[in-house]
Amino acid sequence: MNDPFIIALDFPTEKDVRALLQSFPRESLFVKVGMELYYQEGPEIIHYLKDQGHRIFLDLKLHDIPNTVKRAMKGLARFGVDIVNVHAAGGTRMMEAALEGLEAGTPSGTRRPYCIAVTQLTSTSEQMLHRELWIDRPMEETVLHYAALAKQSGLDGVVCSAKEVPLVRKHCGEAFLTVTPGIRFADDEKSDQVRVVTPYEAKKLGASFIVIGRSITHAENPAAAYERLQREWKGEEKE
Ligand SMILES: O=c1ccn([C@@H]2O[C@H](COP(=O)(O)O)[C@@H](O)[C@H]2O)c(=O)[nH]1
Repeated sequence: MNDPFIIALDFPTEKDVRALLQSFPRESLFVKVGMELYYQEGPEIIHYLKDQGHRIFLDLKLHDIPNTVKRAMKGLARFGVDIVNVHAAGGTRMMEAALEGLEAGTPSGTRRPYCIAVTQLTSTSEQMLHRELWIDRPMEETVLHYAALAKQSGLDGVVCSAKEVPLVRKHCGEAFLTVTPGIRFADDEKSDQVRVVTPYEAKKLGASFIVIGRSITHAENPAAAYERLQREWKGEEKE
């Protein structure tokens, strides 16, 4: 998995997805299917994207009792996607169950999807962490604690802000994946994101993958925005 860019296909219909992908006619992309698209289009959208040769992060963020997560993951494993995820807040028993389900459901002769855990959503601020969620530790410490739980459970990596990547890599190792949403070009609106980083900063901080949605999908020219992303990542353009 060399390509570090994951495009969030946050659309309601396959028709919208087709319209966006027309901007990238010759490219095999790494795309993310989240709740909006999956809940409306179902497994068909996964089959469609796979048939088109795209790699897929199925971002459903499972968070339930261990038995339910295990059985759900067993089903999802059959889709042959590249990455699935859970909320680390579900705890180690739930994360271990997720892996058991994936291993049981992965067809023989194929590789099981990577399983990663959301530490703290990139829309969560330090203030919200303390005042709303009643977590009294600093954000970085909290993210690291959840990452350590994910690693201890045998997961392959985490979702976090690129800001926390150096700490996670230091404690969980270089091979532990860091998948980082909250990516914005310097001149973009943050919108609902809080712990935001530019593509160039994310590269410098060592993110394994960056997840980028609206900065590409809502751009006037998505292909041009994607080229800008590639240039910034290479350091040819810093803002
Ligand atoms: O902590 C998280 C976990 C997941 N996401 C998802 O990533 C994309 C980001 O989209 P943008 O338009 O670039 O903000 C979106 O699908 C989220 O559900 C996240 O942002 N933060």
